[in-house]
Amino acid sequence: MARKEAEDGPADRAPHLPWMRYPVDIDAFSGCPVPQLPRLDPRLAEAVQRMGIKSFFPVQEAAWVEMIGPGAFERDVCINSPTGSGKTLAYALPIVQMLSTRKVRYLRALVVLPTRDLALQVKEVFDAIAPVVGLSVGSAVGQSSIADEVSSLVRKPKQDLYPTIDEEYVKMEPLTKVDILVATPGRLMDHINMTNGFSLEHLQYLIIDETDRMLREAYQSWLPTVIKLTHSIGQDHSWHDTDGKTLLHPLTTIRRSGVERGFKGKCYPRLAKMVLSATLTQDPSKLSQLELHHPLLLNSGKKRYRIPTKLESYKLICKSNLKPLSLIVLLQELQGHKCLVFTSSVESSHRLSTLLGFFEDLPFKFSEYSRLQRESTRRKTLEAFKEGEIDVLIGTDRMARGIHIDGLRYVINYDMPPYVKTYIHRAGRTARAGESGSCFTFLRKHEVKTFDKMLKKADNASCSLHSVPEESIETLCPVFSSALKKLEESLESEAAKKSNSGDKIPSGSKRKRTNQK
Ligand SMILES: Nc1ncnc2c1ncn2[C@@H]1O[C@H](COP(=O)(O)OP(=O)(O)OP(=O)(O)O)[C@@H](O)[C@H]1O
Repeated sequence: MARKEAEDGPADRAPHLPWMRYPVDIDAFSGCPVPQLPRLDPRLAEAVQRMGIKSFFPVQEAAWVEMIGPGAFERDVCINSPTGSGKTLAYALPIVQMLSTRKVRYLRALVVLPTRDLALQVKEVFDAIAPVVGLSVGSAVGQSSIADEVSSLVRKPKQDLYPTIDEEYVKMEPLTKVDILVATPGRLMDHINMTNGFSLEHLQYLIIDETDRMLREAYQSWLPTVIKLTHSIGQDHSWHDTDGKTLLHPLTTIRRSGVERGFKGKCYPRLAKMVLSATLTQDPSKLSQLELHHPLLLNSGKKRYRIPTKLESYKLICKSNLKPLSLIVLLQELQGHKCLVFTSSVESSHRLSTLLGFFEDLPFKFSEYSRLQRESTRRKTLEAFKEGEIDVLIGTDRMARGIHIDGLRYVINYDMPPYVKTYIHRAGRTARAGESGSCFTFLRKHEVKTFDKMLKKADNASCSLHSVPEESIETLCPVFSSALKKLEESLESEAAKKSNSGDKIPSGSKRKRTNQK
């Protein structure tokens, strides 16, 4: 329990950092119809409407006011707002509008996210709005080979083509092909370290989505590296004419002319930052890594965490040996809707999906989704789930962050989430964008108290008891014993194959796991 407190922090204690104690209340905004958002570029308004959006959500209006409205992005912005509340557009729209008047193409906005799936999802949002104002969006996520990625991000310097060209000109020549880059930390570092012409010198905006997760892992020190590369200490923005008179370099971007306080009178262009999460950390030591400039917190609700308004939470109490059967009965009950099942580990997901595979005639299609699978397998599985070809996806917390799947009605915690944050992100895959959804959590008797206490840390987290009919469980019992036997045999044979081949990927994950009912 002490560890849990360390991870989550006491829910109701006032934050240590004074600026976190006086947030802007996102709930004070009601959201507004697209045409009424002040100063929104008409081309962007049209693009947003083409996305099917009629009104902006409160978090989007609040962020707009701070970035484009009177706030003018003078302070770095931190957003703590529930899952599915529309945080992506809350940053994408102002960033695109702010860059829409740029004259020369430089990499000016960087969005960093923890996983490739999430980054590609965010890129889709930028792709829907940025081109209408002439901006180009790139991704550095490792979806394609590094060579393909490099050629999509930077041009070859003209000097490579015309060796006699003036060196001064070459230095000034912008090589980037993109204005906005959506990246995962690993690939970002690859480009920083190895890609000729890839530069963060002109970066004006840094967006860190899923911030608490991003700060938990160092990811090859990407954050200090980015901050260091964008500080202009020692960087000479000036040019000198033949008489030695100082001129401004004609192609230098003045990022933001704000002078950072406490910088001993030196003025350097400020990199404006925005950080977001549904469970934003309040830990000063973690937040200090961001070097935020007079940060302003935009927060939803009174408590530190909030569960989406239309999410219903249920708990199912059952003995561990009957858990697979209760799950099958529950899935039969929920049949006809997409459902995500979360387990505590990849091994547990693999075990569960293998076991379900030995039950014949299940009335739903299911599949495993695990980081141990090949990337291509995972992508196909997720696509099939999105398309409705698979009803149930079984996986781990890798699926819990940020992923949006249209029409996902149900989330099941097959294993109890260890922290309230984990619950929020798992459950938050449903009840998104104002839709309804339910989250079921399987508990053993002794876990109930801990679970109830954990949920109390979040706003709007009442949880009812749900039970599945015992007769339905009993009818499955005869198949269960033979399925368990087959499971043990299957796992043993996989382990034997693995030790023979020294293969780290379980052979089961290479097989097609989808039952073809
Ligand atoms: N103004 C809007 N009107 C209708 N739908 C919207 C609006 N803004 C965003 N959406 C939709 O809401 C869904 C959730 O948005 P988004 O993924 O940005 O949420 P989020 O707050 O980032 O969630 P998470 O914390 O889980 O990452 C998306 O499908 C998006 O298209």
